[in-house]
Amino acid sequence: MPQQLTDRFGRTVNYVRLSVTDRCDFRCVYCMAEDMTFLPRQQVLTLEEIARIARNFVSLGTEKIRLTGGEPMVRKDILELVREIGTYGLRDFAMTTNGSQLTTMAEPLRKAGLHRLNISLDSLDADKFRSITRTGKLSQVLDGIDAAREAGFRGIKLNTVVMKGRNDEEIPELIEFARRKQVDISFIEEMPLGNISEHDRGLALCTSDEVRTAIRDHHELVPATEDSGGPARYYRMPDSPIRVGFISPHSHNFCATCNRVRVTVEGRLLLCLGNEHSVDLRRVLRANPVTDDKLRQTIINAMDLKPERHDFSTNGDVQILRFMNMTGG
Ligand SMILES: Nc1nc2c(ncn2[C@@H]2O[C@H](COP(=O)(O)OP(=O)(O)OP(=O)(O)O)[C@@H](O)[C@H]2O)c(=O)[nH]1
Ligand SMILES: C[S@@+](CC[C@H](N)C(=O)[O-])C[C@H]1O[C@@H](n2cnc3c(N)ncnc32)[C@H](O)[C@@H]1O
Ligand code: SF4
Ligand code: SF4
Repeated sequence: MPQQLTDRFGRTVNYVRLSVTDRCDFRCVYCMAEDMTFLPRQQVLTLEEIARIARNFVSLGTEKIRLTGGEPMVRKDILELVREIGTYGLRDFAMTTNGSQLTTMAEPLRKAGLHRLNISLDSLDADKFRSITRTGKLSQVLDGIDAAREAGFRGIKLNTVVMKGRNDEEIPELIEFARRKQVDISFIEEMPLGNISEHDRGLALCTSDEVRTAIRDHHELVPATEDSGGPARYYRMPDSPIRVGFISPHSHNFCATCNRVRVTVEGRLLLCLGNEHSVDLRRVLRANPVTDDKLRQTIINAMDLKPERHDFSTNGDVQILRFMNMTGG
């Protein structure tokens, strides 16, 4: 039987999210502060180091890899990395992106072997989009979504973080947009990561149940039967092939079926998004001599540190000081 990673709670870990950069061309209010300090180059994993980590995870049963960041496309060697990981025979190879560079990058990414794209889109109003992303240009992202559709990805999903008073009124319109473009869409409950003030974050958490209520009068949704293998609970529309997902770490926590770990761009193997339990893979990678056996054994041992669930709270206390761009969501 091929090797598998399993944690203390009997969960199989076969999904790895690799953050390939902490940098980004946007400064979304729920993800970053206005002024951010990014990591110096020597602390960032090289392409070879990221690929080596990915390869060893695959030999330990990983079937799905997602590249994220920061914005993965601000990394200059991203296509080379995609091309390399694309040869590992993954069942699912995806990227989460803000879409700002897709007009030029969608086709090369698809040709390099990427299967699926998740594209963040919080508003269809150019001014609101700008105020949420601080630096983003809506038209660029909309063109990017079209370019991704033309490039022929196996799947495209939009991600919307819902914030009361900021974009919650646009929910039905965002679904209509997804339907027109024939792409899935997920609504995400905001998670309290990073030292972001309530003022910067905008307004309070909008729960998935509140989002469902906002949709009810506009669109009919029926629960989808298939298992997504991800955090979203999906619904289908009777008159459209698209799926509408809800990612609800607060109100419908999905930790019991957690199948994933993350590697930050500094090479920190993070066992849970909503906790600090981690192991330094970069130290192992940069030791002399480094062996794949040592790296794999470090990964296997790390599974014992995976916590049962996240430690997020909704009372405004920020417990996780690491910003979301370090983790990749
Ligand atoms: N709490 C928590 N949130 C997660 C987890 N995985 C993804 N998310 C959140 O879900 C949102 C969307 O994440 P994506 O990067 O699009 O990935 P995904 O939804 O797992 O992707 P699919 O492969 O399409 O299911 C982001 O805000 C993530 O932070 C997780 O394990 N725990
Ligand atoms: C950190 S971003 C990295 C990839 C890319 N830059 C993007 O925005 O898609 C990954 C996902 O995390 C989501 N995200 C960021 N901060 C979040 C927060 N505080 N709560 C919930 N989701 C968040 C983003 O909306 C995005 O869909
Ligand atoms: S959510 Fe993505 S696009 Fe927005 S600041 Fe964070 S990393 Fe950048
Ligand atoms: S919050 Fe942690 S335990 Fe829960 S699903 Fe996410 S990574 Fe897994």
